[in-house]
Amino acid sequence: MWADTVRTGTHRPPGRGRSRLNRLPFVPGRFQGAFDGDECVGAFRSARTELAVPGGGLVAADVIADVAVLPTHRRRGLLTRMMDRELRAAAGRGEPLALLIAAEPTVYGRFGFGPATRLTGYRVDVLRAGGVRLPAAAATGRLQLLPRPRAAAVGPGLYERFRRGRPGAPARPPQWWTDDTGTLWHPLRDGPDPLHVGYHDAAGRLQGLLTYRVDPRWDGNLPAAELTVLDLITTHPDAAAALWDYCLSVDWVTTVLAENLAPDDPLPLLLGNPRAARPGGLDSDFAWLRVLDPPAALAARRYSGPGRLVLEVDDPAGYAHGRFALDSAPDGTAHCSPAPHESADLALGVGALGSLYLGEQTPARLHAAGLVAELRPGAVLAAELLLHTATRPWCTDGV
Ligand SMILES: CC(=O)SCCNC(=O)CCNC(=O)[C@H](O)C(C)(C)COP(=O)(O)OP(=O)(O)OC[C@H]1O[C@@H](n2cnc3c(N)ncnc32)[C@H](O)[C@@H]1OP(=O)(O)O
Repeated sequence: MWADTVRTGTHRPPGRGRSRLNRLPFVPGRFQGAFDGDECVGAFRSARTELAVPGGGLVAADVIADVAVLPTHRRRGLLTRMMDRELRAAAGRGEPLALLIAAEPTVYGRFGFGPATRLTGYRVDVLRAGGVRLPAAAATGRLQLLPRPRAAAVGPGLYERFRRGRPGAPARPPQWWTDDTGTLWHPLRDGPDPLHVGYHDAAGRLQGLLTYRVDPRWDGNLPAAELTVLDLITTHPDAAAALWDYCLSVDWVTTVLAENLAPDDPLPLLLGNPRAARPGGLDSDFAWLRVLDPPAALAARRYSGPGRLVLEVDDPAGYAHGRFALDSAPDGTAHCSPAPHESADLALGVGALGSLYLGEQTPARLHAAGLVAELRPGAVLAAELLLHTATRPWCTDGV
């Protein structure tokens, strides 16, 4: 009944989407249903993940997914009640962050979430791309097609290494590699089985894993196949170059489509003709983040160097409300603690803190948008330098 409510509320057609919901492992305390008599009219689910944050640390986060209220029962406060309950429970469990993929951007700001990651996509015209610039070292590695069980065996270790360098990457539970349970965006769903290609460097270490499908289209008697990149995880630039080169070299393929890439993915810069990589896919905000415990969250990430910043956070729900002093050391590690008696450098809402936390937004940009107030002259620039991250966050999966 619960799964049917999610399905009806989110307009999902019957079929694999339904079976995914029906196969979700039940975790007590993580599923909510709203009932009108014996009818389930609202559904809400959460799970725990460990989210990668700047500097390579992992922070416990409450992932909220499969939220739906039936069209007959909307705008009566059911989501509000389920969300309030969930955030209270997450704070009680000691999870410093909550995370969700917002279907609509107008709904979740009121609950303290801010857009915190983006994804981007490209559609590459292979015939105009001029090939991929391959570093000499990339050619010393080895590409190998991997049967699915092998990809499922080596993928988790690679992904764990990868996400230490990619803020915003959630944990992938073991079943991610073997079936499509528990995640909205999954390479194994909707279509024939994909192929997997591993890239091993000269020392034999796995540095990249590509998952893709080819749709063998024809333009009359000319091949016009489209290769869709479903998942591309790399831990070294050579692996990325080698696997993009592979995609653009598969016979019959004239278009390569990659819809879920990090916003700073270097793909266009690898091509002889960068304009051959046109926008493809969503190019949108993706994961939204809510900070529940600022001292724990802010101390868990790294900073660009030594510094001190006092933040005045406005959180009407109370979890993150207050003034917090962040002190970072030369190695980028930090302490953060409540500082009610110190004068603040910046004032911001809890949603803006969520947007800053992983490095997707910058203090200067939020200041320009009126979402961060500068209370001490120069504090925006100081925060800009302190919070700078070399890598933009990317939430790889639809959690
Ligand atoms: C994390 C995820 O799972 S994302 C997927 C979420 N699910 C969907 O989008 C499926 C289709 N929509 C729905 O099921 C429902 O409309 C929901 C879950 C979005 C909202 O549920 P409701 O019970 O109607 O929300 P609720 O009554 O608590 O509304 C809370 C507030 O949000 C506002 N709100 C709710 N939905 C929307 C919306 N789609 N757009 C704009 N505002 C909205 C309400 O107007 C209300 O504002 P107010 O407090 O100023 O009066």
